[in-house]
Amino acid sequence: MAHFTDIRALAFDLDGTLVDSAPGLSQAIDHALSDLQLPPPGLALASTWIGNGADVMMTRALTWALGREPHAEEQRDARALFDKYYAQTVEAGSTLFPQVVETLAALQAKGLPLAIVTNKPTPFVAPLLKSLGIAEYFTQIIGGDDVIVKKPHPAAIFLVLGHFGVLPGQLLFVGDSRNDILAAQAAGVPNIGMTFGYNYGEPIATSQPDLTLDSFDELLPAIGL
Ligand SMILES: O=C(O)COP(=O)(O)O
Ligand SMILES: [Mg+2]
Repeated sequence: MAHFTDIRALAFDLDGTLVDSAPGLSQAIDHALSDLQLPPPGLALASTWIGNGADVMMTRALTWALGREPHAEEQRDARALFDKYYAQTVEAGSTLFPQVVETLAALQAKGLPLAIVTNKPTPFVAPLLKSLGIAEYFTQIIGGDDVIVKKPHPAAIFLVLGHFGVLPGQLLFVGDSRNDILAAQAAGVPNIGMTFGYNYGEPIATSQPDLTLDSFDELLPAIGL
């Protein structure tokens, strides 16, 4: 059973946890692949490729479209096109999941420091948080380019522990994908898997988070706040 008895700080994954960002990501992938004379995969497929950062996402998209692994040059071109188009689709193509603002506000009001730990390319993170009106809640924001190794490696979670000065058992990590749960587990950090995210189209329960939740409504009661 989960031990959420001494939570003093929280870290949140972004895509699929706080933000339904798949529409904007999918539009950018479709534009990028169309420019390369490849078929656009659309939202349902693209949603299963989110979670390991933009390079891996574009590798998955190209592998699907080409029927083979992409060459380094194809990969580079596709990623550059993705970045160009995503700058145009990220804001309109992203919405907060229900009860996110209320939950962040309640946690902040209780004096708990909050962090973002995302594999999303760093340049997109702060503008997106700002456009969604939630930037002010976070005192630490770690994007995919801010660590040498992305989740599932726990490097970013260790940065949060150091920054907030809390022990592993005092941080709660909330995510939507296998990566998030693996990273938290590797750092010895209590974790919750939200069931409405992407997780490669698989149930998050498979990764055995300490707890799964279907809605942010349930988060504060679950940790006794
Ligand atoms: O950009 C991605 O692939 C995923 O980002 P996330 O770590 O916030 O889920
Ligand atoms: Mg995610």
